[in-house]
Amino acid sequence: MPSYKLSYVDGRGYAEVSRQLFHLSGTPFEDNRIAFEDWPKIKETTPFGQLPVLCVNGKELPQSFAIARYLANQFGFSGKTPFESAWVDALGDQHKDYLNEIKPFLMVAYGFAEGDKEKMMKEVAAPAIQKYFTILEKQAKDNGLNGHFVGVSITWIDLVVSDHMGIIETLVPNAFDGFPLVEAVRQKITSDPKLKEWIEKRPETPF
Ligand SMILES: N[C@@H](CCC(=O)N[C@@H](CS)C(=O)NCC(=O)O)C(=O)O
Repeated sequence: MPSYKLSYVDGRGYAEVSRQLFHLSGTPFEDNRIAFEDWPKIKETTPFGQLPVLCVNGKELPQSFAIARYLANQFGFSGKTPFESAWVDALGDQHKDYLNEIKPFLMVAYGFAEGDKEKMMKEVAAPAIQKYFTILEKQAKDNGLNGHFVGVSITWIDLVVSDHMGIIETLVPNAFDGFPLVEAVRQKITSDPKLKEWIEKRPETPF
């Protein structure tokens, strides 16, 4: 088995889905959480100057979705056919478009930027959530109401959406009212015994 080291800060953020893929597949890995004060020394040594970075047998891979996709391919969480995998990728790309839209709100909500949080919630977060979750709600329905966005078993996009909901609901009251099918996917995913075990024991972090 290859040796895996996943480096990120001490948060869920861009690394949590990959951690979940390790836990779901029962694959040992080093969960390397870098302290904020150590980051400036390490930044220049990383491939793209950012975290997360996955190290596989000493070889580095940057970019969270490339890492998640690579692990999902290795462990069987990327879709059962090329077309399913392409749909998982399409939803992943849509998720990144949505993150770009909601990011100004997140920066203010977490105190990384100045701004009126309530105003940003109404004018930035709410429309971004409405647009993206409407797409997801339709996708959950079109996929047959089976608790997954693609196919009949867990794929990495189920994890991306479920973890993201857990973060947003701490910032936006009733964020997912009106999206019961997306909520049903989250309920199914987070009740998976291996994932449940990890969620219960993982370090507590705000995001
Ligand atoms: N597109 C990248 C974004 C990663 C990213 O923004 N990482 C942040 C931490 S959450 C980072 O490395 N920030 C430090 C820096 O840019 O110096 C990904 O998906 O991996």
